[in-house]
Amino acid sequence: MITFQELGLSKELMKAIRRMGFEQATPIQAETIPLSLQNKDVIGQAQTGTGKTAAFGIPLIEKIDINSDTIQAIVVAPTRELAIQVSEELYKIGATKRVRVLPIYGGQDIERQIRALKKRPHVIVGTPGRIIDHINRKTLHLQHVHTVVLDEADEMLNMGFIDDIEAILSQVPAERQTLLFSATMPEPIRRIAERFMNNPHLVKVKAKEMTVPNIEQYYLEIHEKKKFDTLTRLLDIQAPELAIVFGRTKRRVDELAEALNLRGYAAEGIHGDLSQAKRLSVLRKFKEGSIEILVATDVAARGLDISGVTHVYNFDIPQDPESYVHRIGRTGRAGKTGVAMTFVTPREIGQLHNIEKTTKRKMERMKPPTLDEALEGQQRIAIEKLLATVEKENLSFYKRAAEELLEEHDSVSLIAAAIKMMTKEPDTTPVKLTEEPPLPVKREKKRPNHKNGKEQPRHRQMKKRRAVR
Ligand SMILES: Nc1ncnc2c1ncn2[C@@H]1O[C@H](COP(=O)(O)OP(=O)(O)OP(=O)(O)O)[C@@H](O)[C@H]1O
Ligand SMILES: [Mg+2]
Repeated sequence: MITFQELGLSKELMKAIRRMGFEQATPIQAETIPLSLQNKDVIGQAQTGTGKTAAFGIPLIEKIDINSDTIQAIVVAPTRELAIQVSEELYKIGATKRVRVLPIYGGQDIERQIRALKKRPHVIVGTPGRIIDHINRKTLHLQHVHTVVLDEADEMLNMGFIDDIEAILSQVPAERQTLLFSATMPEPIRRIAERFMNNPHLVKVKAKEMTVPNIEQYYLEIHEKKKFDTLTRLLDIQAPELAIVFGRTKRRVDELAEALNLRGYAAEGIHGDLSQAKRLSVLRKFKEGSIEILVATDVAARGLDISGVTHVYNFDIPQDPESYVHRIGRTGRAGKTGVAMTFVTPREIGQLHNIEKTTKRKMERMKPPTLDEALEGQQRIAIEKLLATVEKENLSFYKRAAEELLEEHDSVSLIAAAIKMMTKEPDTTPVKLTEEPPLPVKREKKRPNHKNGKEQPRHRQMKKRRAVR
């Protein structure tokens, strides 16, 4: 274990890092921060939730010259939510140093961004499309940039952003430092990436498995029509604090969110067809806990760091192993534990094995729970609440009523009634979900339309491999 002190960081950064509650550097941070500080190009691959943001963020902020009013670093991320999150983390790292960090992303008023750009930020964090938009409008000048970071680089290249990335890089001086980070870095992508890097150091944190060990991984083999009842039973039994349910398409996400609400769960959906304001408000409500289930397409699979996500449910099996790794990585972050459940229909078993082969980790098989097990689960939750109330609440106001009741009724019946009233009995309200055929697994499939809620690449001759969602 290495402390940040040993990495030779400035006092200002040490103060900010301490304030963020970080004590020791994570392995990817310990390995890449020294290289980055020496201006080396780095491809950093480490498991989800292991602090890759600070791994590039700390040296990036350290190298900012606060006395210069130029944009010195730019971070590119595949989704708007991720761009916002990364800019918030960089802002925190640079807070004592007073580094100005600005997020720019699609769906936000461009005039407002132009005004913000005039306030001379030092660091820009953005999505590819919007960055190019500003370059074309001449509202963003990158000739003083010395550091470029591609967060979730493999995803941006998969999505066909290669030309956009090259267009952005062509605006940055050639003697820049380029950093690439992701939990997954498939070989072909790495080769493409090396094209715009200078002798990159490949830092791959040694781990037997691609996923973190603190995520328990299960799969359930079930028929399509049984999926929804199984999901609600699992929710009743497992009682997640916050859960993300991933669905295959946008329609699926909308229908699942509605169906969950019908059965009494606080759920909302997030996908690329929603307005940016709606996307942000759903995410905010989820972080605050006013909704407990976020139903999402893969738009929420990459990079998002939401504390309190204890469970991830793959209602539909992810289309490829990388997507699986990122989806389940929304839980079990920063050393916390998490649970991931993947639903597999009999014809998708091959895909499951393919995922296991890539991640080098077997998922444990779980039987779909019965209605009785769901009821038991809910009853257990009611009892836990009851006991917590006995321990924590002041009950003096209620004790008289309790004593009076006990004069007339036996205590067992009274407590049983109280538990029954508090137990959310499994709801079997019928719901309707449109059948969504499995997506093609083939990698180099062309897609006519790119509707997964991420940015739209400008050039369309790319190797897309995800279907419409
Ligand atoms: N050194 C540290 N000590 C404690 N917590 C840390 C440290 N570094 C990062 N964290 C916290 O760990 C969490 C995960 O970090 P981060 O989002 O950077 O992970 P990541 O590796 O980028 O994951 P993903 O692959 O999903 O994008 C964040 O909440 C972050 O604040
Ligand atoms: Mg990340």
